[in-house]
Parts: sequence; structure tokens; C-alpha cells
Amino acid sequence: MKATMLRSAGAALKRASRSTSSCHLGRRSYSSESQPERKVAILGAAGGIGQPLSLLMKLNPLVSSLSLYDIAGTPGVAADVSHVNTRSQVKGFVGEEQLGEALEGSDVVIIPAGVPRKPGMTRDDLFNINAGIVKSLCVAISKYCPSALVNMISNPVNSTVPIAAEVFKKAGIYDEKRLFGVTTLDVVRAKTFYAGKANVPVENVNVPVVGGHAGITILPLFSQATPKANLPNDEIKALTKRTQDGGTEVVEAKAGKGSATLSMAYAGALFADACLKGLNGVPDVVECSFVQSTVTELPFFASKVRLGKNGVEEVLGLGALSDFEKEGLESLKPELLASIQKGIKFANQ
Ligand SMILES: NC(=O)c1ccc[n+]([C@@H]2O[C@H](COP(=O)([O-])OP(=O)(O)OC[C@H]3O[C@@H](n4cnc5c(N)ncnc54)[C@H](O)[C@@H]3O)[C@@H](O)[C@H]2O)c1
Ligand SMILES: O=C(O)C[C@H](O)C(=O)O
Repeated sequence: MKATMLRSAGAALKRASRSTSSCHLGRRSYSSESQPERKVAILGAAGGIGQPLSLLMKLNPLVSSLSLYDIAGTPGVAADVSHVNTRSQVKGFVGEEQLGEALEGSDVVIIPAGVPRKPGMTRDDLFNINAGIVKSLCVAISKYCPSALVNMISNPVNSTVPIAAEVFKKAGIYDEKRLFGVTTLDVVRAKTFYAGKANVPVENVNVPVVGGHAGITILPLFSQATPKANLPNDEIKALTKRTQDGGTEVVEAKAGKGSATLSMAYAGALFADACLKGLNGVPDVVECSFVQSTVTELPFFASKVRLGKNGVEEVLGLGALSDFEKEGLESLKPELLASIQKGIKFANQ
């Protein structure tokens, strides 16, 4: 009975990971024996996101070594997760003196380290604490695993990604193909909310989300959503607003106990899986991500990105936008640019 339940849960996870890419994920199945060795490090692994993300990455057969780092609590998390009978070897690292070893040899580094919002706060209110945390972690990445793909989850993503870029430039190791702001949760939310309104099976839904990762800088492109549903304008507006406020919806519901952790762990695991597939040469892996970009005049922008053996293989354009989306795009630019510049300035102080 239990075995049957576990098997069907595993199958459901596999189905979800195939269907939640914004576009098309490689559909071949792999056995762990034929997979290359891949080390994934999670920085902030003992936190609200870090713990479930550690579990989800332990379930990923593409991972051979899982390195769990935090300033406290990682020995327990690592011991716990390590008992799960899947391919990867798990090690916990705690405190700055163990950060180098945690990072060494990593192919993908996922960063959910830093403080989350409380009700009434914006993501930018986290800048003062999280900017310093991200900066110091990126200095260590420059030193110990300069060619890793970096998946930045820590907020404000619109600023922490530019901070990371500047740190890497200073260290002489910056490669724009290897730095990603994780905006997958916006895509996950847009798909869920759209499926509910359009009354279509959520596993078939695709919606690109572009721009950035805060309030109006989150721009879901429901005009490109599939399956087509011809929703009226007022419903598209409401869906857009709900996607933009999705993080705040969770922050308020948690009433002071943090922000999205479980849905974020799921989204972070999906994005890291896409990065690993790209590294392993799986074709046509496309996800939305906040990356260095020339899609607009802004130096960083989230859009669909094709992932490959070196990280970003191609930053894809926006496609045709509705008038409502064109307006949204113009309105988000000043705020997004200010957040990017704030990050760049901080990193160069
Ligand atoms: N990109 C997104 O879509 C998205 C979604 C949800 C949350 N977030 C952000 O993710 C971050 C983490 O959220 P959470 O709910 O897991 O917070 P949390 O407080 O539960 O966990 C954060 C963890 O980071 C650790 N940490 C702090 N300083 C560190 C350092 N120097 N090195 C390593 N670890 C360190 C803490 O010890 C803690 O375990 C927040 O900034 C939050 O806003 C982003
Ligand atoms: O909203 C937050 O502060 C966390 C995260 O960015 C989210 O979108 O859930």
C-alpha cells in the first residue's frame, strides 16, 4: 500500500517537472548510471526554502553530490536528508570556515540565503541585510567554484543578481551565461492562477513571465498563454495583479512567519533541474530567468532563456505583446532600472 502511494507520488513529481517548464523541457528519461557526476551546493540550506529544496535536490537523479551550507543548522539537515535512498552523497557544512569546501567543484550553486519579508515590507526592504550576505557568498564562489552556474533566489533578486555580476567582474571571473535570477516561482504562480481561471488542466499550461521579480516588475504574458482561453480583459488584469502580488499573498497569510518557502523550493528545484539538464546536453531546455540581457534597454531582464552546456545558450525575445502588456513593460522599466543600479552601486562601494 505504502509502496504504491510512494510510486504514484514519484510519478506525479516527474510529470510536474516535465510540464512546468515555461516552454519545452527535454523529455528523455535517464538512469543515474548514465549521468555525469554533478555537484550542487545550496547556500542557506537550513532555512525555510533551503530545507525543502535540499530534499527536492536529493530526489533529483542528476545530482551526484549535494553540499548543504548555512551559518547554522546544516549538520542536522544534512544528516536527515542523507538517509533518503537516492543517488547523491550529502554533506553538511557550517560556518564561513567550511564555505570553501562546500563550494569546491560545484556545477550549480543555489542561493536562498538571507532574510525573508514580513507583512508590510517590500522586497527592497531586505536589501540592507541581504546585499551583504549575497556579496560575501559571491566572493567565495569567485574563489572556489568560478565556473559554477549560480541560481540566485535571495531577494531583492532585481538587485542581488547585479550585485553578484559586479562581484564576479571584480574577481575577473564574470560570465553572463552563468548567472541567473530565479523567477520560476512567478511562472509557477502564473500557470496555477491561469489554469484556475481558464478551467484547463494545469499540467498543460505554459505562461512566460518577463521583467523582474518584485511587484509591477513581474510581467506575466497571458496573451501568450497556452492553451488559449480568450479570457476577457478584466480577468487578464486580475490574473496579472494576482501574479505580481503572489509573494505578498503568502507573506500576509504567514502573518510574520516568513514568505513562500515550499512553493519556492519547488520552483527552485525545477530551475536547478533545468540548469543540470542544460549542462548535460539535453536539447531545448527553456525557462524564464532574470539574466544579463539585450532584450530591452535594461542591462538585466527576465525572459525565456535557452539553457545549454555553458549555461545561457540564448536569451529569447519577448514575442508579440498585447497593448496591456506593452503598457506594463514601459511602466516596470524605471523601477527595475533603479533596483539594478542600486545593486551595482552597492557592490562597487
Ligand atoms: N526568488 C524568489 O522567487 C524567492 C521566493 C521566496 C523567497 N525568496 C527569498 O529567499 C530568501 C530566503 O528565504 P527563506 O524563507 O528561506 O528565509 P529563512 O530565514 O527561513 O532562511 C534563510 C537562511 O539563510 C541563512 N543565512 C543567513 N546568512 C547566511 C550566510 N551568510 N550564508 C549562508 N546562509 C545564510 C540563515 O541561517 C537561514 O537558514 C529571502 O531573501 C526571500 O526573500 C525568494
Ligand atoms: O514575496 C517574497 O518576499 C518572497 C518571494 O519573492 C515570492 O515571490 O514569494
